[in-house]
Amino acid sequence: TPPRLAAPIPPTSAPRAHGGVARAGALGGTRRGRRLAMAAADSARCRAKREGDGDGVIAGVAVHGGTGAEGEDQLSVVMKFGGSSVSSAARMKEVAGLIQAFPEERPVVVLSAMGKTTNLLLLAGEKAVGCGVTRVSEIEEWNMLRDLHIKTVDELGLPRSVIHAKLDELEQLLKGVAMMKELTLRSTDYLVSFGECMSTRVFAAYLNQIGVKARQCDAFDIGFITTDDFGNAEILEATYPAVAKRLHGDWIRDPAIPIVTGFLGKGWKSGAVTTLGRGGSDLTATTIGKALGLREIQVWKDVDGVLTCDPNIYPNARTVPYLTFDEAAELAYFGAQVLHPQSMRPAREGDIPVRVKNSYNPKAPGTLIAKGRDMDKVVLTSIVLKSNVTMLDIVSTRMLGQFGFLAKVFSIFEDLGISVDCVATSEVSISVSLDPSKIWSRELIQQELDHVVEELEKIAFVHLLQQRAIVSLIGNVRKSSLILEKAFHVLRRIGVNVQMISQGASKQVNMSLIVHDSEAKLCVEALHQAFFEGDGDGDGDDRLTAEFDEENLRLEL
Ligand SMILES: Nc1ncnc2c1ncn2[C@@H]1O[C@H](COP(=O)(O)OP(=O)(O)O)[C@@H](O)[C@H]1O
Ligand SMILES: N[C@@H](CC(=O)OP(=O)(O)O)C(=O)O
Repeated sequence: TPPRLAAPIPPTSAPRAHGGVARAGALGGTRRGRRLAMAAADSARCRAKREGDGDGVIAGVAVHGGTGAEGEDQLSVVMKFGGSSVSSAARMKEVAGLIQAFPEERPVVVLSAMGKTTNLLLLAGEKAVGCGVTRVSEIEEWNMLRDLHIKTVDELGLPRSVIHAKLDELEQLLKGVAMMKELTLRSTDYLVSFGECMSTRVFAAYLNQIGVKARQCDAFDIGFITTDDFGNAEILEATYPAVAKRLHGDWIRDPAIPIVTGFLGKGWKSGAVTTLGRGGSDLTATTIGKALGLREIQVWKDVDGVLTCDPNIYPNARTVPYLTFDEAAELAYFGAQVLHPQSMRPAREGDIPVRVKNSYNPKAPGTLIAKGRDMDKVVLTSIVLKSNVTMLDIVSTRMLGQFGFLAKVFSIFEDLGISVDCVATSEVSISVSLDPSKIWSRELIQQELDHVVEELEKIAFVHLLQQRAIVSLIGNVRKSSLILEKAFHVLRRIGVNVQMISQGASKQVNMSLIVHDSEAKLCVEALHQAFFEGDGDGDGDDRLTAEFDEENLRLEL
């Protein structure tokens, strides 16, 4: 029997029909635009109708197992498969099986590069800079990724011509880098784009071979328009109508499953290939979901959904069944690798539910991310750890009673293009944590830090504290005292001193505790046990979403 995707759906008050109408407005005033707008509005009406049908829908969220009321001329869901889901021929066959298991779906498929291809491309590029043209063919990472793609094509029974042109082009590019002895951000983006360009070509060819009509699409050719910030480009508004027009138009003209490259776009000024930041295929998926007003966005990973913490840090992590867009965004922003930090924005704006699923375990219900959920019993949702964080303590007595001091400090960060994560202030000092993880070169990080300290020292005393970690507690704002009380009880028990605290005042809560890197893993383990594993004695008395009540806490303390 095919795996069932539908999970129990949480109550939500989100009305769904108006989202489609708003999207329809965004599709523009041309005749074709109006037709697309009407199609989007129809789709919204279908969704509204399904909400009353009861099958797979509870209180306003459409899910699999619906009536299939959308017209045949509509693409219906996005299915995004990450690198781990398409890391080999066997995995690609499994993914093709998943697509075939839902013949009623008309998915847009988004793929990442196979396995660790992006990392291999980055390393190959770095080595090419220093190795000389004649030695490019000896670069280990280049050989690894070439062999992986050829082996995959062979094992899928495809002709090698599917991949040859791209591999040749890639080798030429590496030789070009070796000749120039430099790799700019722009050429790095072009280099890493080969990963997604190859995986989608291989997979589309395989689907066609097994009789599932598919069409390979390069995101930079179908309307993904971005800023020219190579390595971390932002998707521009014009992308939505352009992508909707292209994908919908192609589908109407000649229905075939689009297999779209994740992670990539086209810089609006340069016209060059850009990338959306590491893990950016999630963002590609949600952008397509919003552009077409689809019913659901599925992101298929190698874990059973969003978990209560990173399973690599603490293997007892549990699946979080439901999340709001805000919780998911906060979690991603504070370092949970499972979702791209920007990816929730289009889903939230389009009000399209996102389902995080495991391609290795499709029967697991996964995590459903939607606009609202019943927060009454929720205390803590997830613990996120961000390591290798730098803290700056900026002290100045001139701050006392002064205005404009904070502005001066932050304008220095702005001028140097440095992003600040957490902030805490007292009368005479500001503590901030900086996130260097988006910058790929280590040398640059140190240079940048030196520079920012130098600038800040012109107006204050500065202490640079490195090897710190942010432990973020994502949970229910209305239970913040309970969360803090319990968290500090745990941290005191294990003898950890918190060096800085920062708490947001938004709908959801993110309490960030800064500790020394060397203690961070221990903190996550102890906090996880206390919040998610019952009474903390590890006896398996698990309460999935840490739905403790105050009474319970009192007993424990
Ligand atoms: N809170 C979390 N929940 C789930 N996975 C997490 C979490 N934090 C970190 N991870 C890691 O994220 C990985 C999945 O994200 P990613 O590697 O980007 O997937 P993909 O490449 O399949 O898109 C998991 O294998 C897991 O190791
Ligand atoms: N391949 C890119 C983009 C991406 O989204 O990958 P994944 O889905 O495997 O995290 C990366 O490694 O960053």
